[in-house]
Amino acid sequence: MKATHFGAGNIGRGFIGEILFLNGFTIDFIDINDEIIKALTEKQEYMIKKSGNAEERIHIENVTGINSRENPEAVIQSIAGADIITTAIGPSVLPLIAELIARGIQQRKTAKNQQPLDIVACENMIKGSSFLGNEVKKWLGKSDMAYFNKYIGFPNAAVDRIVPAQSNDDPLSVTVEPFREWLIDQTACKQTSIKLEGVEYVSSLQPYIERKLFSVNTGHATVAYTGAYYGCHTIIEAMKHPKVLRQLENVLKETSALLLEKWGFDQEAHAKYTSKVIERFKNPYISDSIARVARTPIRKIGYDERFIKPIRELKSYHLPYEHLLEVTVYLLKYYDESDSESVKMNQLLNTNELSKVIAQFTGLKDCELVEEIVVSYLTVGNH
Ligand SMILES: NC(=O)c1ccc[n+]([C@@H]2O[C@H](COP(=O)([O-])OP(=O)(O)OC[C@H]3O[C@@H](n4cnc5c(N)ncnc54)[C@H](O)[C@@H]3O)[C@@H](O)[C@H]2O)c1
Ligand SMILES: O=P(O)(O)OC[C@@H](O)[C@@H](O)[C@H](O)[C@H](O)CO
Repeated sequence: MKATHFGAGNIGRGFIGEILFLNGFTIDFIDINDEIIKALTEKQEYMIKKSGNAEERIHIENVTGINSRENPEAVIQSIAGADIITTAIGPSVLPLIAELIARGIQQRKTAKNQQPLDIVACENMIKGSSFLGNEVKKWLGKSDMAYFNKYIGFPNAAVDRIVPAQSNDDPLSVTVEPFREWLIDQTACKQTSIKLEGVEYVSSLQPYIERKLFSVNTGHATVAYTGAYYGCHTIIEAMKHPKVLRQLENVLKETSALLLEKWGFDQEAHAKYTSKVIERFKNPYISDSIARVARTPIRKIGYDERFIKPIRELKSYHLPYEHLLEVTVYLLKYYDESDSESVKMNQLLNTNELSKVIAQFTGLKDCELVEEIVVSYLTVGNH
């Protein structure tokens, strides 16, 4: 069995690679980072270190790398022979790999390959695989569509494991937290004979992806932006700051109220879920930077993302969202000169009418809500 995986970065090597390897797949990692690709091609193996109260090492083998910029034909061949395709490259990069995937699908069609193929986007994004599917379609012709619709699935997924930026001497080895959760929408799978051990197949993904995004990721981003506001540089440092911890607890109370109201999660089970999230952020054995968790703030303030979606839904349920609103302002005040989105956000905020820029970033048509953010922005001081 062979997997083609796009994105040999932190979660790609540190989680998706683990599950695919443990299920007996050989893996072609596709990336544009030459150092990683060269190392994968030469070594064909790497180490995952799970760091928690106990330490566990997993030796991953049967892997190789392909640089998609230098060798697109090899990527197309890999897709043509793959039993599963996965991605972990970041939502904004998905459109950039769509053409290669489309060409791989056309190759399968030309070869009369009748094996169904699922393409699973493992990104922090609602309906990431569906989005990728629509991008791939743009590169296909009318004559490809019958084959595409019959054999190619884009099941949505939610993946959860904290994998910080790595600073090991070996560019391939990766330190991860022990916790892992990977859910796939089984109703959209075309290849029903593949059931990955370590993956939970669910018949309705939306409640779970929202639970993950609005607990783990809203919470994580809360720690990062509030922590940055109070001068912290790492997640651990921020978690030790009483104001950051209180902010996290308050934000999780708000998103929990939404998740319970909207999806009917069991209150007790959900409280356990959020306590576990807080405990994971306190893991002293992994070192995560605020810069990584706060990265790409324009994406994170988007309409369907971790702050604006819960805020607008809480508003529609007449439930409180003041702490989410406050963190949204910390996000807007966040600045990292090495993050191009942060630089752009800062530039636009300083040179344009505030309400227009906020409406543009958030996609909000609700002028009242935009105004609330503006007022809060002007009220919260620069720290
Ligand atoms: N790290 C985590 O804790 C974590 C957990 C769950 C989900 N995610 C999600 O997984 C995705 C990847 O996150 P990450 O932390 O692994 O990021 P990362 O930066 O470590 O990895 C992304 C990889 O994609 C590669 N890439 C960029 N453009 C490419 C292209 N055009 N073609 C092929 N490869 C390309 C990069 O070189 C990099 O190796 C994001 O959507 C993130 O939200 C991350
Ligand atoms: O990957 P992002 O930029 O969407 O979010 C940063 C972190 O919150 C995220 O990577 C978490 O570590 C991960 O989602 C945990 O499962």
